[in-house]
Amino acid sequence: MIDIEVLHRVAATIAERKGASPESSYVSSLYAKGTDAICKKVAEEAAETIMAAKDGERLHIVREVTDLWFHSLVLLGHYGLSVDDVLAEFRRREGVSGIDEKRSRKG
Ligand SMILES: N=c1c2ncn([C@@H]3O[C@H](COP(=O)(O)OP(=O)(O)OP(=O)(O)O)[C@@H](O)[C@H]3O)c2ncn1[C@@H]1O[C@H](COP(=O)(O)O)[C@@H](O)[C@H]1O
Repeated sequence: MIDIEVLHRVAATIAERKGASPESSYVSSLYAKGTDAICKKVAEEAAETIMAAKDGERLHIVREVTDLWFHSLVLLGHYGLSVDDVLAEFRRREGVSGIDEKRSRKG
């Protein structure tokens, strides 16, 4: 299994890009464009993930999900949130059946 540390390293690089020049860094260029541009990229990558899933090509799916995760990391960074915030939420939900959780919301 590949270590999840790669997500932390990429997130750290993304955080460093806040002060960098938009001409030299894709992440900085997204930060410079702001919330709408970042959200648009997340939506685009989600749509591309769906199209890859419909193709059913494994490598295509992996590449599009990677693009989606990457742009989600940029979105988290934009709001000063971290990979650990998301991992903590996964941990909080661990073992809680989605069906039970949905039922509890309906009261
Ligand atoms: N993991 C990624 C990564 N994945 C995808 N991309 C870029 O995301 C961009 C958008 O992807 P698209 O498939 O939509 O490509 P596109 O159609 O050319 O993009 P647009 O013109 O629509 O923006 C492309 O330019 C990709 O190269 C990434 N850019 C950067 N990273 C990581 O972020 C770090 C910092 O990057 P920079 O800020 O560019 O230094 C890098 O060292 C990497 O670790």
